[in-house]
Amino acid sequence: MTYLKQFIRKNKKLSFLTLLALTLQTIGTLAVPFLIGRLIDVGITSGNQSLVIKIGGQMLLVALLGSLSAIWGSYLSAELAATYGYQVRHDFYQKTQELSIQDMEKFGVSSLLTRMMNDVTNVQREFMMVLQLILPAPIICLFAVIMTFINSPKLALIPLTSVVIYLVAVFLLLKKGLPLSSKIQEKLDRMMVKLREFFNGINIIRAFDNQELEEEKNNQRFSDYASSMVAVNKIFAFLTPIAYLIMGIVFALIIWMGSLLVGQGNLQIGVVTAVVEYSIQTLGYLILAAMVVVTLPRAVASLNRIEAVLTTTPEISEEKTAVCEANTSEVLVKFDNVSFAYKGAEPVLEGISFDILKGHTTAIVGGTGSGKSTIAKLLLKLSTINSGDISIHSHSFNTWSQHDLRKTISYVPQKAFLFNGTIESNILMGNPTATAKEIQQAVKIAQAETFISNQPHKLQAPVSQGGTNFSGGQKQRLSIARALIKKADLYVFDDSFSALDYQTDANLRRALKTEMPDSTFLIIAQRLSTIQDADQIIVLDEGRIVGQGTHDFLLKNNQTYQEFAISQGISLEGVE
Ligand SMILES: Nc1ncnc2c1ncn2[C@@H]1O[C@H](COP(=O)(O)OP(=O)(O)OP(=O)(O)O)[C@@H](O)[C@H]1O
Repeated sequence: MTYLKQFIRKNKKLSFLTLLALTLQTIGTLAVPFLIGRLIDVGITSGNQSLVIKIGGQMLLVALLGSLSAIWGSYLSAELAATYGYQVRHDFYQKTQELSIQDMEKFGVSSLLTRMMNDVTNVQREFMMVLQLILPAPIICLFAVIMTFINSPKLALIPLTSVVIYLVAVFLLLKKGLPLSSKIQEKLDRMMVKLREFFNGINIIRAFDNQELEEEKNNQRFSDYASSMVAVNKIFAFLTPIAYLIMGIVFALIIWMGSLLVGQGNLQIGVVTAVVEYSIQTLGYLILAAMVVVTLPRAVASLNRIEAVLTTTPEISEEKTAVCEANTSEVLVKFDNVSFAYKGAEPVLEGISFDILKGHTTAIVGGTGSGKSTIAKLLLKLSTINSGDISIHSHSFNTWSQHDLRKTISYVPQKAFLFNGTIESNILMGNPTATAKEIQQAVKIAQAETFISNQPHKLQAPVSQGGTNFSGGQKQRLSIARALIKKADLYVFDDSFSALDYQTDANLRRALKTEMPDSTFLIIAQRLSTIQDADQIIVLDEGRIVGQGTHDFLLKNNQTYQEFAISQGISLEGVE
């Protein structure tokens, strides 16, 4: 509820006006039966024509004002709900930018999507319904009962008893239905996880001819969700019939008792009419409120799920204590005895120390799972280290904000990813203000010139979601071009040349050297041919540095490196 309270405080004026409009609507609703009673008892009974016209006019005015307030109230509550939806999605988006890999994994991508879309829509819809249907209900009930008491304490007992009976019924049904309905969002989450996996892996499922097995798994989740919905709806299906039953009994009793009292001369006919009207309103609002109350647990569950993300304290501290600027030191990045473990797992990196010198190419090689990509992710401050320190431009990591840090680094991920749009829009993500010449230059270095010029629409060629209409090597080259167009102090390539053929790989490395001679590169690779020209090569084995030096030096002196070389067909003959 913390975020909701903050939102209301932030939108005080709109919240106040909405409440005002809804109060006016309520007053209008309550005034009509009162005037009907007066019209019958004071106007019609006395045969006073002008009084009838006057009260009729008052009724018309009250009804008109009530309707206008209702329209205004609906408009404002819709605006308030839409503003909530917009602001919460905006803050949600911002929050996900601050979260570490582990924070993100704690929620999961599917759950984050469901929270941002479905949960926000639930709360938004509930917001409107609570404002329009739940808030006025207790006021209307209270005033209707008071007005009925003023008119006839005896008759008032009938609607009062009916309200109590109805509320007890609602309470009992809610008690049974609440635990079930709050679980529905979790089931929706599980259904989304399975569906996402199904659509992402559809080619693999088809390749292994696993459609039936997957369909069965999906159907299980669908039916699990559906049966929960049916169970909840079955419970709450009783609410409306109970309300109508009570309403029927109340009318019959009021008219029966009212006729007796009128016959005895103890009550006027207008009062009976007013009491019937008040009872209709009371029960009518209670029926509507009960219908909304039924959806409340699900909305509260949604609200809690949204707030769980919004109130998460990011694992990565954003305490920026220094103005981090480039300096004259030769060292761009310093890893000083860094150790790191993913939450709840064994350490992935232990005692890592090395420097990345400005204008040099540093490479990291190592077997699968040795921790190479983790080093790149640490550099992007996507996780916090357990011990040691990383500094950039001689400023410790802790003093850099994520934003400033990411401005200094350009990154090509291991798995090339393209966004829906065009080739040009994807490249411009690296630098939205880049000129046509700069695009051309990046494309040229990334060895993407030929294949782009073979596209019918060249740079404007469409890219589908995830870049599925391009081959692995083409996606890698476009990801590289996107990274190169950014003006950065350090360019990190996380196994980004793996899908390139040997010739393209060699051409690209040559172009990097000749076209960007002063830039600093960190190249993570499995293929030794990709990194053999690097100024410094770091050899990783099970999260520890087991060798450091040039290709020739390592080939002569490092056993792990020699094993890599042999496994990749590089001859050790002649190496002493
Ligand atoms: N998000 C994560 N959560 C938990 N463990 C992880 C996570 N990412 C990687 N790991 C583990 O950390 C270790 C190092 O992974 P990393 O991706 O850094 O290796 P790598 O050297 O880049 O491997 P590869 O060459 O196969 O890409 C692996 O054992 C892996 O299982």
